[in-house]
Amino acid sequence: MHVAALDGIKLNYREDGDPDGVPVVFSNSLGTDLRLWDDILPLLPAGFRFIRYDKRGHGLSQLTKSPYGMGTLVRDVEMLIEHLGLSRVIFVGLSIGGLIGQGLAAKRGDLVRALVLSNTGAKIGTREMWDERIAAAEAGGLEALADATMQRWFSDAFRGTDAFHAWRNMFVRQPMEGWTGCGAAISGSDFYTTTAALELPALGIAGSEDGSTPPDLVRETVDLIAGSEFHLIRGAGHLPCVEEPAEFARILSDFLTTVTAND
Ligand SMILES: O=C(O)CC1=CCC(=O)O1
Repeated sequence: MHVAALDGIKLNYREDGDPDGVPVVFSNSLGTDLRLWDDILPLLPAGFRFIRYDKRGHGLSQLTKSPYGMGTLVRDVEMLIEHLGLSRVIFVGLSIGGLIGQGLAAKRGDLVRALVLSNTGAKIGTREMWDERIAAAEAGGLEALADATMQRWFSDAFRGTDAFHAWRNMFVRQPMEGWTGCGAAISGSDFYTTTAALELPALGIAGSEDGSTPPDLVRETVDLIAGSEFHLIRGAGHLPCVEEPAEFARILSDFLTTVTAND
């Protein structure tokens, strides 16, 4: 575990893999921390440096006052990448992490050599939908949103497992203001135009049971990028790296190997 003291924010991050390898940066979804990637990292190939971080207001990173703008979340990871002296990272973003990846690739094409968009969209939901969820969280805390959120996050089968309870705990223990801050950032984001202008290798991953960012949204988003690939993981919800880590890791490993084949 490390803390990067950046301009206006202290971000918690963690490194795994080969310190001299090709950098791969992971960005988590709303209401999760960097443990999101625990099950897939041991399954990924050698020769890569894996960096994962907690967004502001999430995990062990600093909590700042809500609301946040998407530009702030993009700037945070841009500063982290620069702080680590990296360039041309492979960026893997899930849900809001995928929005952050699209924003970073549009702003700093020099920092992103390839993009993995898991369970995300060029735009996620509507402003009204996020305003309602933020109001419900402010009135009743994240517990008020937990059951509906878990329905969107996980398949019926996974919600019957013991592991499910740990993920529900992660969500309800998330600082409310970090969640509402990032929810506001999502509500104001629409990357259709800028993502359609990206020229880089891209991979989309969707879950057939995803109630937050359904497969059609993920496919439509990666289809904006010429030459992109799309994979559907059957039986998984919004977090296929949790529900189907072996399949997720296989798809991601193939992409990492292809992208770096000519290095
Ligand atoms: O709460 C949800 O539905 C899941 C979600 C939407 C954006 C994100 O990052 O997670």
